[in-house]
Amino acid sequence: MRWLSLTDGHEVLDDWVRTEQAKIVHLDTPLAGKVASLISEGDALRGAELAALLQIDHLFHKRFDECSSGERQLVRIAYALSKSTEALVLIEPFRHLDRFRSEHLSMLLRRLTNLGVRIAYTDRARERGVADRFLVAKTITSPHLDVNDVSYRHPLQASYAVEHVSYETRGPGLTVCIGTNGSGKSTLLELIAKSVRPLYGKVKWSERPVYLPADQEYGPFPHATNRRFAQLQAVFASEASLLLLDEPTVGLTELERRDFERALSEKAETAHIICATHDEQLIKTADRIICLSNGALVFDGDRSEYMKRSALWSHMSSSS
Ligand SMILES: Nc1ncnc2c1ncn2[C@@H]1O[C@H](COP(=O)(O)OP(=O)(O)OP(=O)(O)O)[C@@H](O)[C@H]1O
Repeated sequence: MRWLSLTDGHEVLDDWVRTEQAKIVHLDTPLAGKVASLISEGDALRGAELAALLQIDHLFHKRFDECSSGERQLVRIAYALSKSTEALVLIEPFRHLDRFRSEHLSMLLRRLTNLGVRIAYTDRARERGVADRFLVAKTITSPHLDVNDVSYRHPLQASYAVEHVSYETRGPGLTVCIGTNGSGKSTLLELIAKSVRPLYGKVKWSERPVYLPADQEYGPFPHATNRRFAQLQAVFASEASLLLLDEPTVGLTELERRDFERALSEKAETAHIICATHDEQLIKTADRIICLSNGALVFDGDRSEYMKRSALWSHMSSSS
């Protein structure tokens, strides 16, 4: 399994594709239909094994467009891998995945490599990139948010994506919202942004928040990244007192991420920011952590308390 750096532009990738006669898998095409039919379209047994390894068998009854960002990514990967090929390049396969799904994907790709499939992948998070600076505007108004016992079920779904969640703030700071793929993070941000109305409960804020949804556009090449960078720049330039950012660091290079963290901390001195993320580095900069599991809030407290209580987090940070 080989990581293809994009520092030298398309050349390295093109060379590898040519010499290995590899198929490029972009993972950005929207798929249509039921997850079960997509994954078993080719060899049904292979599809079932891939789904088990990627932990997506519980999505079989869903349509592709009813999945969360990470769930879609996993379905796309399973769909691509279910069509046997001898050599392939996966474009940004680890985006949107929680830590456990990422580990499973690495394991699966290693297994396929051992079986003789030649696999390469791109990963912008591993690229150094160029240092661009975000400009941060100060917020003057003070944030005021009350999320009171909200519950939401997506149309035609049997279970709640967010259930009995409350969250309150009266001051600036950075809250990082974590939880595995499908745990309800994006839905909670949509509820706070009032993009969707809760079935039960209420959201109140004093000033309309700035809401940046998760980026569904892919591709390792510069145009897509500049777009994300520009969106983040607009967020930092805003004077809103409440900012809702869904997976803001997806697709950023190392240097862009570093400056993003600096800008985030600076902005959090005057505004209240809620970031939904799988990016463990952001946990380190958070004042407050909230953790969702199956739509329920299972933790809400400050970072030091989270680090004390989360055996998994301490294990991960000591091993990294
Ligand atoms: N448009 C939709 N229609 C039906 N169900 C949906 C829809 N969007 C999300 N869901 C479901 O709601 C649940 C929560 O999804 P949500 O996108 O909030 O999770 P998430 O924590 O943001 O996941 P990820 O980390 O993958 O982005 C999941 O079970 C998901 O399958």
